[in-house]
Amino acid sequence: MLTMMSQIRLPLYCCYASSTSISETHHQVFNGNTVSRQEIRRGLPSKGRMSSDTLDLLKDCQLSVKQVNPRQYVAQIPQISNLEVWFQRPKDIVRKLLSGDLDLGIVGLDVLTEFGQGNEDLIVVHEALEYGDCRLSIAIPQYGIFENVNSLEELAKMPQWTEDKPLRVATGFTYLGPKFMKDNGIKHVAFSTADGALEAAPAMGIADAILDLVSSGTTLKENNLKEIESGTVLESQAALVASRDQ
Ligand SMILES: Nc1ncnc2c1ncn2[C@@H]1O[C@H](COP(=O)(O)OP(=O)(O)OP(=O)(O)O)[C@@H](O)[C@H]1O
Ligand SMILES: O=P(O)(O)OC[C@H]1O[C@H](OP(=O)(O)OP(=O)(O)O)[C@H](O)[C@@H]1O
Repeated sequence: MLTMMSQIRLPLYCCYASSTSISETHHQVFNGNTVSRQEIRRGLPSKGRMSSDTLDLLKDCQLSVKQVNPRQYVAQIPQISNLEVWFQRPKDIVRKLLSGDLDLGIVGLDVLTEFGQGNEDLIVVHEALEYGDCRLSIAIPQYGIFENVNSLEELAKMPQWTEDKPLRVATGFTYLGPKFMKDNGIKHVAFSTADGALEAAPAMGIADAILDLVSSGTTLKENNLKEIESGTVLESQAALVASRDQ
């Protein structure tokens, strides 16, 4: 299980982050050797949906990130000495927290759970930063053999799925998808993966179902897909995560 410190509320986090200097030694492993550094490294999403909301949150905390230009991936927060900001893709923030190359990061709980895989070296300092809300859900077509299927149980009980012809699920969540099916005792499932626009997979005949992020539900609706009862794997929003000092 990831360690949670949910009792820490946002204003406290802002106060902590506003301290003017941080001077502990941090360690990372490089080529088998432990390397020490004095700076605290914070990873922020370099692009995508979370990026501007993350900068807005820091600005609300009176912490303005000084980035010379958008293609430069390192920045400073002038109010805090010894702090480096590194812009990275969310999944890479989690990987670098695990390796100790970052000390703090802001990512969605979905990415944290998928790539952190329950590692205890990841400490959730604040799990509800109140943006980036979405859920990871199974969705199936509204039509055809799925017309009267409205729950995970009904989906699992469909006679169509056999060892030779399993339920085909397209997802980018290749750790959480199989885990969820296994935890729910659902057999005869085969996963395929793609990087985006997964909602097209059932209509293209590539998959029977998808497991993807849903927020407003518009993308599912526009592609004639529906969520099902007990088909939500997790609820997500932006979280502040720390790497356990190694
Ligand atoms: N529809 C959505 N509504 C709200 N938040 C979302 C939505 N889709 C994704 N998110 C959140 O934003 C995060 C980043 O999503 P985004 O699609 O921008 O990723 P990305 O930076 O393009 O990542 P990738 O490396 O997969 O390309 C997700 O991990 C999730 O926490
Ligand atoms: O419920 P909604 O508000 O419609 O949002 C859901 C969509 O948002 C995300 O995709 P994104 O826009 O990041 O594009 P992608 O499919 O190319 O990753 C997600 O993967 C869904 O496709």
